[in-house]
Amino acid sequence: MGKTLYDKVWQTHVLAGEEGESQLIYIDLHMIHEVTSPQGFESLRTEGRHLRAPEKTIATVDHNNPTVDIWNVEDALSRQQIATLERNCKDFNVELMDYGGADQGIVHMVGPELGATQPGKTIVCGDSHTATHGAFGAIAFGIGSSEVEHVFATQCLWQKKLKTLGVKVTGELQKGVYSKDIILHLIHTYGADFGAGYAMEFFGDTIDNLSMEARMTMCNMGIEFGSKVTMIAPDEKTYEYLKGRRKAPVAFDEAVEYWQTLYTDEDAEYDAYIEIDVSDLAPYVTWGTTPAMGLEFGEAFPEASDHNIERAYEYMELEAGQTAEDIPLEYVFVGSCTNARLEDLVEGAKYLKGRKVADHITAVVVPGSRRVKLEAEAMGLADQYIEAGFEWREPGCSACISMNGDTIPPFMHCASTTNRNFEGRQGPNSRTHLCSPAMAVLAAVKGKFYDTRLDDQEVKSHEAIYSA
Ligand SMILES: CC(C)[C@H](C(=O)O)[C@@H](O)C(=O)O
Ligand code: SF4
Repeated sequence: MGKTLYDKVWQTHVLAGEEGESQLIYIDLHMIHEVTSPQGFESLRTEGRHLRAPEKTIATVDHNNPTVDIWNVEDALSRQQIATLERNCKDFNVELMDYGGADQGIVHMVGPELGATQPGKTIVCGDSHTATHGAFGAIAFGIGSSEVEHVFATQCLWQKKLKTLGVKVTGELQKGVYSKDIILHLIHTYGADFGAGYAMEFFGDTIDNLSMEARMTMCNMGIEFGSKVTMIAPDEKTYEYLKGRRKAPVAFDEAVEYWQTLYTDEDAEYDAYIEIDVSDLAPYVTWGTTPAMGLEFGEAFPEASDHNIERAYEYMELEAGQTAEDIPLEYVFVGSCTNARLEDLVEGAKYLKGRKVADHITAVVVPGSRRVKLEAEAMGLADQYIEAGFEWREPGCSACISMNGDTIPPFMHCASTTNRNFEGRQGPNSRTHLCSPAMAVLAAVKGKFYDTRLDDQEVKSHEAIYSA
């Protein structure tokens, strides 16, 4: 019987142990940030140990840095975590992306941008959204602090092989519908735990047609579907993306030859399998307090049939029967490792069309990395956002997690391009509505959620009138 992509990558990394039990696997890349690495470093220090493979470890500050003035870190704990990472990287010989430098950004942006994220690798990070890197055909997953220490000391990890879940996605997306909508749709349809215990693989013509950025958005949210590992087989787009990047393989053509073997064989079988057609998929907006509490645009919010829904309505101050258009938006946040890549900002800007942010809306763009920020500035994108009335910030996790001074004010409804809408996620009593960057930007200029598909049609018919 053939092998799945996950089987193939797993197999080449097993050092010890029997299948069905915990196995020791080799880790090719360990990404670290300031929040979950201090404990591991401290233990090494106490035990007088070194890092087993400092050259396979890369570090960046992302969660704690402010985005208005990165040099003015007001919060004492944030200052301490940043300083601690700097000291640890120095002491243990780990490459830290310069604070404020071109390579700094959210950890899940930095790996791909450097070309350190590669097909066939095993990649870990003390961060739950590590499967983002799986978009390149890597086995990438989040680990806990004690595991961070284990990888520091040994460059290996004991893990039980997961079952596999194949997710075939077919059909052409309508204009105004994005990969964010696909993943929100999957989570809504099958539930936030559906992927638990599985390594999930996305494939199908829709996935083939997605850019690397759009694929990363889907893998990023795999964990919100329950899957610790999410993968997409590498293809020409993957190689093209990686070519020429600083940490891409020197013998690039040879690497590509190997990468070309990384796909699920025709006769391989997944332990579980689902198939969706997205041709008629509408854009998504979440109304509740889990990523599963979302709906296609225009659909009425459900009856409060259980305690969770009741509680969500109470927290969000919304009710059954309303639609996304009824949400009293006051804030728009474009940012995070889910949707703050260059393509996201380009796509969002298409909806600005010379319009202004509505008077009652505060709108902020936080690029996911400094590279994205610089590129967007060079392209004139930043000016478009600023002229429309958006704030244009320094890169970082920002209000995705609100550990850094950036919060959504209490009780405000925020259209957010992030991945989590839990109670208080973006600040105490903040109300998060997950959506695509296009949806968020359009909401900013319209003053409320508006169907991204219709906006295009409106403009098209407008153009038709004037060109007639
Ligand atoms: C702070 C960090 C450990 C956390 C994670 O694990 O994902 C954060 O990045 C998040 O998105 O909630
Ligand atoms: S941007 Fe948000 S989801 Fe991504 S790593 Fe930072 S806090 Fe976590």
